[in-house]
Amino acid sequence: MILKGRESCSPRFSPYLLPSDVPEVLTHLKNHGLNDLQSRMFTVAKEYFSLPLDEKLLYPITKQNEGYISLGQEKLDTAAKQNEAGPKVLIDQKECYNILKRTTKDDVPKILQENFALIEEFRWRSYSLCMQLLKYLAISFEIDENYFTEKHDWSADGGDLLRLLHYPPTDKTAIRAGMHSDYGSFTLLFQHENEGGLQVFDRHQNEWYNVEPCEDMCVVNTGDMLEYWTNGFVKSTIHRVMPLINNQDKDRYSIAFFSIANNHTLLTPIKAKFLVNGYQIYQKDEHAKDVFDYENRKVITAGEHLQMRLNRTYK
Ligand SMILES: O=C(O)CCC(=O)C(=O)O
Ligand SMILES: [Fe+2]
Repeated sequence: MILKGRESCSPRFSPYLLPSDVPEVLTHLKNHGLNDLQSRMFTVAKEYFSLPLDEKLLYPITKQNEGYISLGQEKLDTAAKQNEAGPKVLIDQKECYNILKRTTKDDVPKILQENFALIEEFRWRSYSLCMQLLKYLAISFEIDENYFTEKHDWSADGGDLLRLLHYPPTDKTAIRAGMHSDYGSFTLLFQHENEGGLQVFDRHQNEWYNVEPCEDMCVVNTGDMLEYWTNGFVKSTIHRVMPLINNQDKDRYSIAFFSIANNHTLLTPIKAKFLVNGYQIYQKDEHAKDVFDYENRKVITAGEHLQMRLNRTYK
């Protein structure tokens, strides 16, 4: 089920697509089996975000990356600078609630507590779907099919994250979520019909394109960890959320699940035959130089990488 850029497809990886040129691996995933849970999750998220701000602030974001992130607290595009032509407000115009894999019913606000069985199921099913994708990816690279999934052990320490997002009405002087790549391996993005704004950077055409939201499909992004493991062969998806003319004055909701490798996992490249033939030299990408500009990249663990990215993101 890996296809390039704009194409959508059925949920199957094709190993034959991998050895060709895969600039970024973004695709829509259909028949993922989460549709019903997804719409119930959106109802809960809307109810949660409609709470008064002081109630939401009772569960502020922690060092472990759990809890409420208020409007203006996160700046995903850490390199963004103001310029004449661009948006004037560079801090993300969004609020989020982060739920970790360790988060229990006792850790969350009442409205989430009341729906925790649903949240737990959604979190687990999203994780399982990512594990399936990681298996397909390993098979595509002709390495042990459990190679990646073993690095995502649910019972080990790690940053896997379910995130509820709300973008309040804004205008074109602001950005909703700045340009960034995700920090983990695969990300699943669940979106609402008619609530567009997600854009992906096409490195070949050097342009942004809109990812149309389809309620029965989720968007799959590749994250930094896959870029490290494949030595830059699979690129992490550079994306952002912009106010669009037809919806900037409306609320936008989305839900993301980030699969993230266990803290102790080293991000050293895999030994796959495709990578030996021509991909052993990692090329830093122009649009990701802030993201990948780390010294001693090869000894970084997933936990260190995550912490570094989080430190840069929060104001
Ligand atoms: O809201 C979206 O569609 C994207 C959110 C996102 O990219 C993120 O939280 O990392
Ligand atoms: Fe993202």
